[in-house]
Amino acid sequence: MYTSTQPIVYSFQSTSNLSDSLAEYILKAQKESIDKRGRFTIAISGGSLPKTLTALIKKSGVKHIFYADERIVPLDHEDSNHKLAYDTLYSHVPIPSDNIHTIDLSLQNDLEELADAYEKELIREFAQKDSARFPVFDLILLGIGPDGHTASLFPGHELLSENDRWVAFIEDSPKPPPRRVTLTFPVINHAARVAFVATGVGKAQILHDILDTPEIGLPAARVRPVAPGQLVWFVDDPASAEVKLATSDFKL
Ligand SMILES: O=C1O[C@H](COP(=O)(O)O)[C@@H](O)[C@H](O)[C@H]1O
Repeated sequence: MYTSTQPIVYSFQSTSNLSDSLAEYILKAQKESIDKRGRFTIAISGGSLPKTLTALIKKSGVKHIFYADERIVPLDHEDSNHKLAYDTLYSHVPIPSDNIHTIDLSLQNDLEELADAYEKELIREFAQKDSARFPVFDLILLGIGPDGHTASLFPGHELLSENDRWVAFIEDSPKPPPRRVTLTFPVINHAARVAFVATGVGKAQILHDILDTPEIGLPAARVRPVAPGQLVWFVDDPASAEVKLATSDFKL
């Protein structure tokens, strides 16, 4: 069983304040990782999250980007998490394309093979430096859906109990598109830092359920990094309106 880490919740008046502080947080994590081991490896989500990364455009580029989850659609399709990140971030900052680790869509007819190939990509990034059972991302950025899902880990789905694979596939996602790949909980929970981002009043009720009643076991509430991993929430005031758990002032 994992040692749980209590989340730190930062709530901001505006999404632009949130975005600026998130950029500072990411760049500090990047500096610390590069100082320590010469590399920074991050996984990002899709949905509304990439829009909150725009403050990074003014700063230096981030390195080695994987996806916390990806939808099985062409990389230039409106539903692609890669396209969302490309449009909002990569098209504005110099990031070498070799550092952006997309899924291999030539394998899209066999999702098991596609997930295996993405897992091998992770093994290439992590295994030489780290013989641990699971990779240790320097930072994983997650969003939440109004049903409490995170990455492509949905409430009540069998993938919630996947304890072995690093990357899993799903062909019956309740949220379209149905075919996806996702990092699994053991990978997410071994990250050095996990930061959730949630904005807007539409996330208020589910944020309350996740943070104030984690025992319900919604997917996002199962994210509890193994010590000394850090769990941080970047939310705006409309999203945190129903949350009883104390929020903190943002500081690096
Ligand atoms: O389908 C997905 O949904 C979640 C949440 O998306 P949001 O638009 O409500 O922020 C997202 O984090 C995940 O990456 C995505 O594939």
